[in-house]
Amino acid sequence: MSAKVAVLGAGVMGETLLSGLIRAGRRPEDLLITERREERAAELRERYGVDVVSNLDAAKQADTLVLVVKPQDMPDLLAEIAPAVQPTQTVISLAAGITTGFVESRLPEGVAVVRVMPNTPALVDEGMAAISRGSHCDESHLELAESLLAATGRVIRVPEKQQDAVTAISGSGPAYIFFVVESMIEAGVHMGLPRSTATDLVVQTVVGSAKLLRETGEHPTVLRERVTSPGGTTAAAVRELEDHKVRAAFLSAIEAARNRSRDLAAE
Ligand SMILES: NC(=O)C1=CN([C@@H]2O[C@H](COP(=O)(O)OP(=O)(O)OC[C@H]3O[C@@H](n4cnc5c(N)ncnc54)[C@H](OP(=O)(O)O)[C@@H]3O)[C@@H](O)[C@H]2O)C=CC1
Ligand SMILES: O=C(O)[C@@H]1CCC=N1
Repeated sequence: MSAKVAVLGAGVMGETLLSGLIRAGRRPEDLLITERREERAAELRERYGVDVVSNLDAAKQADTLVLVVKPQDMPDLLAEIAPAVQPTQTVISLAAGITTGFVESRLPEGVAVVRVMPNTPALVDEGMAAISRGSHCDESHLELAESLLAATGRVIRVPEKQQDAVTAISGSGPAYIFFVVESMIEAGVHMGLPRSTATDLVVQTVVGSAKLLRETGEHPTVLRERVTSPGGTTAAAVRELEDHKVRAAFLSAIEAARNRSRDLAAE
């Protein structure tokens, strides 16, 4: 029998991971989920054919517990499952800002805890996840976390002290890209393009630019310079971006996300 994985908290990220595991061929009978709203539980049961159980039952039955509740809900969740958790189980936390030490201190001594920062492009198997070991982890626990996250995209290992910055870059990162996309579409509409035309133009431009970055491995500055004809349209636009301090705004925004991640465990 395959090892059982329980996803505790099936909101946006929990469902993203669950759907990815199923797409990657994991059998619904090897998965469990927990969800406190009955209506949502029924929806997930129907959509994925996976058993929805209580947190305590998930902790009793699964070999791997993946914690995907909000950071603010983590203390209550850990208090609920602690009586059932055994050192033979692996606990994987996806919560922003929650350290492995925070989780370890609320569970029985010796439990292996892995901290993961995923992102929502995992829904289309283009996720970026960074994983860090807790103090009771060995190679097998990291490999287990990697195998779960690799179902939905790329996985890298980082020292835990980098996780708040990772959260600010790749965890929250899709939101910054969508913000840019929204702004570009609005600009197109402002200039008289039909919204659907503006959307097609922007989405394909973002996908194409991302592929160009990934497939050429060129520095973004080089790629930007190739678009920027002397005295042309791009130069005029980039000058406006610099005048409006967009680069500085990104730095401040991403530092704010990093600082927020640091603060979350204290709430
Ligand atoms: N969204 C994202 O892009 C990313 C999120 N994360 C992390 O993932 C975690 C979840 O975020 P996200 O999915 O966005 O948030 P959601 O609010 O969508 O999901 C959290 C889910 O957990 C449920 N829940 C809360 N407490 C319990 C409990 N005690 N037992 C069972 N279920 C519970 C909530 O139910 P209810 O609706 O009833 O409150 C909700 O369905 C966070 O820690 C976040 O930091 C990490 C990377 C990216
Ligand atoms: O906004 C958040 O707190 C979560 C963590 C990273 C992305 N979403």
